[in-house]
Amino acid sequence: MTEAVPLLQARGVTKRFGQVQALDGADFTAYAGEVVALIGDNGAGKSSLVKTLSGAMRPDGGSIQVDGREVQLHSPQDARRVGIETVYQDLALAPDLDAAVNLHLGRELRRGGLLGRLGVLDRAAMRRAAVTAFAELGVELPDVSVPVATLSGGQRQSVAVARAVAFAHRIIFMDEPTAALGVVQRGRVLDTIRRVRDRGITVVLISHNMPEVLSVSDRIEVLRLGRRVARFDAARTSVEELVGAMTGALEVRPESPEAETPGETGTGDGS
Ligand SMILES: Nc1ncnc2c1ncn2[C@@H]1O[C@H](COP(=O)(O)OP(=O)(O)OP(=O)(O)O)[C@@H](O)[C@H]1O
Repeated sequence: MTEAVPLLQARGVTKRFGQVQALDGADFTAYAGEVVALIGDNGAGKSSLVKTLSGAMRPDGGSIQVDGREVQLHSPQDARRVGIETVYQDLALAPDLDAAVNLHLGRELRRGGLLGRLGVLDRAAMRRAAVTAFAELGVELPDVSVPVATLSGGQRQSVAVARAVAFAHRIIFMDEPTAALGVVQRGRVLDTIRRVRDRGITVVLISHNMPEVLSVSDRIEVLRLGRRVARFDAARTSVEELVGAMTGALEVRPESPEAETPGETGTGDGS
């Protein structure tokens, strides 16, 4: 993995809010076709980094590269253009609209001819496309034509994930996608994440749930006090080690092979 050009790379990203240095030279790397978890204690800078990488927030400094080329992400549209989508915890779904229409929000299918030019939607085509899209991701819904407000939390989250998949062609950021979900629903969303990865789309997962992180991720990157402090191969680490890196309790050896900023520390991640 070390030789591969990262799909997405952040180097030395800084962001200050008044007295708070939210990002203090943060690095981040995501490779094609992996689930990479971004973890850290409360206030470590995860959301700030994700907002920066998804074009929702301008950093004060640092650089972002896609396929090894520097990009400027001034807006979520800029991020979308290079294939980056984000699923936020506060789902951006329209509760009164059905799952099929929600899946197509922002790129609705219209009827042919004059009706289409008048803005009449092709609901039947959207439903057919939605049934296919949900089936491909293993999302089980009772009916794609009922308002999403009537669905369970897990089903709504799965609709949000499916929507991001429909837009994203390269990377999806998921900020706490299973927060507030029950065990069964949580498992379904994790299955969906695996299927997204199996379609070749990189998933960046932000989660506080360490067993979940270990079960679904290929790699894990740890932020502390606005900096990346460690990287792990999920198959070769443990909850204790992750918590140690997050809190600073764990002594991590200097990250030598992949050190991108002086002073960064890391651990045997094998990447
Ligand atoms: N808009 C803002 N205005 C002021 N301070 C902010 C803002 N956004 C973030 N911060 C501060 O920046 C620091 C990093 O916050 P951030 O939300 O990025 O961390 P996080 O790792 O996502 O935390 P959590 O896990 O609690 O969501 C925190 O101290 C936070 O209070």
